[in-house]
Amino acid sequence: MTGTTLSEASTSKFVRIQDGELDLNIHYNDCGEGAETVVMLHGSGPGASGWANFNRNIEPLVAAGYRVILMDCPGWSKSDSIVCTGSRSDLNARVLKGLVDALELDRVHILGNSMGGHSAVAFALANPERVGKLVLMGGGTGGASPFTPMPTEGIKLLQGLYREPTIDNLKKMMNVFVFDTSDLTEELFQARLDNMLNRRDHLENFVKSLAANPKQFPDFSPRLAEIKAQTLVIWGSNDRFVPMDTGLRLLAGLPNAELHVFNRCGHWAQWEHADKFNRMVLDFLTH
Ligand SMILES: O=C(O)/C=C/C(=O)/C=C/C=C(\O)C(=O)O
Repeated sequence: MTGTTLSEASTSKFVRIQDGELDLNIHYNDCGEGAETVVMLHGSGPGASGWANFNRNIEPLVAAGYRVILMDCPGWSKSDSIVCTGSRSDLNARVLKGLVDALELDRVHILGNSMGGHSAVAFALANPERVGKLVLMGGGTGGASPFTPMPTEGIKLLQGLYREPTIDNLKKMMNVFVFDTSDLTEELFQARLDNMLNRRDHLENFVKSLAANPKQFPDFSPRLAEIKAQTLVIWGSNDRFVPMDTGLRLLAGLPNAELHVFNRCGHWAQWEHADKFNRMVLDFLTH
């Protein structure tokens, strides 16, 4: 695939994951070729997917010689839907384990956005020998903030959008995703709305999951010291979804972590500051 233009359709694949009670058809995009693989895990917003979250980050990593796998978590995009009554971070981690086993990947680097960061940490705790380096962006653990009332305004808007999936509610949520809203085009809103409305089962199951267990993302703080992987934590100082002090908590708990904070940046650092984000990630993975 290297040397050709990557598209969602040309990289789209499915795998059946069976693990205990799980039997799920999981969608992923498989981009590029390389001895080292970076798995990217998306966030939990309605209509999110690996491709939607990371479309500004795939090509530079593929061009640098990495294989990039975008896994759509159960309940998002073209993956099967599910009601999650326990820890969604651990559910995603178990599904990721099934995927890396199916692809016969001994060890992967994981780049997680928000829920994807929580899930990357859950995976690293359960499968330390399968993890190379971690990049945690706007996520890595649930848990309360000592400074910001929770749920945050962003999470309230996200949950409101799941309950009432309208274009107005989508715009309200996306306007607090980012610091600078001038890049949010009607085309982007429409694509995200289409993603959401294509899978009303995902929207309904997310609402049912929250009703069954409002704390879908457990607090991993007491266990962070177990993770020895080198970790790059990245945050936006204007993140209105997962507050920046969560990044400080990760820095304090993870023995081999460093933290970069982008100023004038919301919850989508990988998109708002894509060029610098990509350079930092490549430098971190290489050295
Ligand atoms: O509640 C949490 O801790 C996690 C929230 C998210 O995962 C929100 C993510 C939103 C996105 O980045 C998205 O693209 O939907």
